[in-house]
Amino acid sequence: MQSSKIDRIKYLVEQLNAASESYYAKDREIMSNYEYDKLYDELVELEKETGVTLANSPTVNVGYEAVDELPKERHESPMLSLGKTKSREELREWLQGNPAILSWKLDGLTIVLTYREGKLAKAVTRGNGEIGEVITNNARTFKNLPLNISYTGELILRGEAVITYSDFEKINGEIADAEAKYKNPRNLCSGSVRQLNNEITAKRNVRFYAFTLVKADDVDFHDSKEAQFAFLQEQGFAVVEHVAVTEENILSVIEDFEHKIEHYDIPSDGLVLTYESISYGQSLGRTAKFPRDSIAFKWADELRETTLKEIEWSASRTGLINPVAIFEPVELEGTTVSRASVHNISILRSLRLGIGDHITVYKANMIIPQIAENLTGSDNVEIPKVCPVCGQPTEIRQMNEVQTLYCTNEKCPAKEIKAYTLFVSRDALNIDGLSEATLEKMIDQGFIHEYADLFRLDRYKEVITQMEGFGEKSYQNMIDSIEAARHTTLPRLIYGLGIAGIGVANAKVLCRYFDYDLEKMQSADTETLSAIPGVGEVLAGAFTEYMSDAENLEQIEHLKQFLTIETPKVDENAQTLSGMSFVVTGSLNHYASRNDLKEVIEERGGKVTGSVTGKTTCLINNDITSTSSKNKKAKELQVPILTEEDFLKTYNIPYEE
Ligand SMILES: NC(=O)c1ccc[n+]([C@@H]2O[C@H](COP(=O)([O-])OP(=O)(O)OC[C@H]3O[C@@H](n4cnc5c(N)ncnc54)[C@H](O)[C@@H]3O)[C@@H](O)[C@H]2O)c1
Ligand SMILES: [Zn+2]
Repeated sequence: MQSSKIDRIKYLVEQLNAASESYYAKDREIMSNYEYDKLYDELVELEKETGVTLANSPTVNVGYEAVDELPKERHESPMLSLGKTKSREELREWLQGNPAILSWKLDGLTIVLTYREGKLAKAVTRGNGEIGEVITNNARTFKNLPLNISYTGELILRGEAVITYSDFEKINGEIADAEAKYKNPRNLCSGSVRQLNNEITAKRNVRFYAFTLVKADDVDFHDSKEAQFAFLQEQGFAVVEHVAVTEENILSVIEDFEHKIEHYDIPSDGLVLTYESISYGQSLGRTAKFPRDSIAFKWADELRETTLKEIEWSASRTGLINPVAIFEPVELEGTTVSRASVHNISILRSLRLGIGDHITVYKANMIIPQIAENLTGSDNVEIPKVCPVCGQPTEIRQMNEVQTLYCTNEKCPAKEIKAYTLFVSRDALNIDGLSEATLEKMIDQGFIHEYADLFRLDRYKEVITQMEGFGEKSYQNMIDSIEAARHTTLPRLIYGLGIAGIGVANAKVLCRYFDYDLEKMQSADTETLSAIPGVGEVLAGAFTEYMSDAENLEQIEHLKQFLTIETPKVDENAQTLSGMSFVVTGSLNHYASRNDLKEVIEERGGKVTGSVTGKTTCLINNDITSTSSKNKKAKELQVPILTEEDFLKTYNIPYEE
């Protein structure tokens, strides 16, 4: 009995370590977090029962050893993982009457920063907890990191590098090579931070949120974690959003976080509770893997059992064909869900999916529907030998441990449809009323062979108005929208062409560099292009290749007959707020943090200060009836108090409703 348990232990250690290597070192996943945690818990139980813990067991090791070419460095003090619970009650009991701080557990890549003489001296990843990778130059490109601070002693702090969900959508959409696409913001962030070339990091909008101050020897924090946060903020760091809690209010604060997570743009995978008293926390010491001053809370996944109806194979512009599970609809965290991405062939196989199987589903981090377990495991899903869109042969490609399915047809219409979808999308030509499904129908009918055909759709008025889902009115709306799109800008056009790697940001950079002169741009050589800051060789290569293809050039020529390309008159970052001074307080809806809004104001020449004075232009606070000291002061001095939205409207700052 004991020996079979030891065999199981060995097996689990091997499986979990292989998963961790993919997860941490290769930014890819070969099993779901749910499955990982389940196997992990089984291992913990077996180790307890048998009294055997292998040296390489994940229960006593953190992360995974760095494997790539970045330089390594040993941490001064080991970086640990965190003990975890899913029970709110346990979290409350853990306080033992002590005050504490509850914050988001951010889901990115943990980094330690060292500042000396007021300058960023070093940035190192967590790595395996003892040895991390040195990524100082990459950290310098983080969007919100202060490179100079006023404190001149040695400051060491830890925090999480993250990419917001909205940036993730944008950036991942711009990665042309399907194999290089990322599954979630955590993977993208890890891949972006651990680059050899910081030009790439710079484009990924990585942000840093501090959560622990390790060292600032000559500052007296009065034994308070909260005071450390305040100090870090004064130095210009964004700190993780946190709330002071006691036994009395912790359950309701958890609920507040629970409501907020639905719309929170910063990825998180739970909460972290830390004692407010620094000395008390330290007095508790640590286990091999966990410090005792903090504990992590994972959202208990609301699991639902349902039946797998089919696997839909979803083809994309890049040739990738991904499995999507379609199941009997179930109610999860307040919404009805009926589909979940299975991500790739490896995960499909490890779940042993079969049509009619009983599966359990949940929302990972309360957001993304996922399959937790397959209770039947009939393993009868066939991997299509041909592309669902074009019928040409598919092929399974293997990268690291992950297998993915591709359409081999260069001219696959899936690629074509997606190309048009990009062309009409909001940041490109911005044509409403042309959904992917509509485009597909029109391509099927032979109305669209090239981009310019979109502007000639009125030739088919008769047929289109007869099409299912189309009436006179929706036809007219579409035509109006097409007409409006003829007035456009060069960055929109360049982005809309879908050149590998040229996203919204790069398109703008290129256009600005060439003074919005399309011809100049088209005749630029790779050398000139790659010398443009932020462009680099790969993009330069893709661009010149695209522009040297006769068919592409012809498409652009035809398009030009329909377009009026305007040169942007106003600089997007015109200094419209110069000379103005703002105070921001309370929580925000359109920005992840007050610091983000501060950046936007500063980009436009405005100032953000900490207190309301007679010079303050306005106080921005979503709770305008609040009786906080800032609100009182503003009323006293007759400084207007605006909600975030009123502020954005008043000062013409674009935002999404
Ligand atoms: N899918 C897979 O194959 C796979 C493989 C390995 C690990 N995992 C996942 O990773 C988890 C273990 O991960 P881990 O050990 O990297 O981290 P963890 O989940 O133990 O989290 C602890 C870390 O979170 C960071 N953190 C973020 N916000 C923080 C805050 N506000 N305060 C303090 N610390 C904060 C710190 O670096 C801390 O060390 C597993 O439970 C599993 O879900 C998945
Ligand atoms: Zn195909």
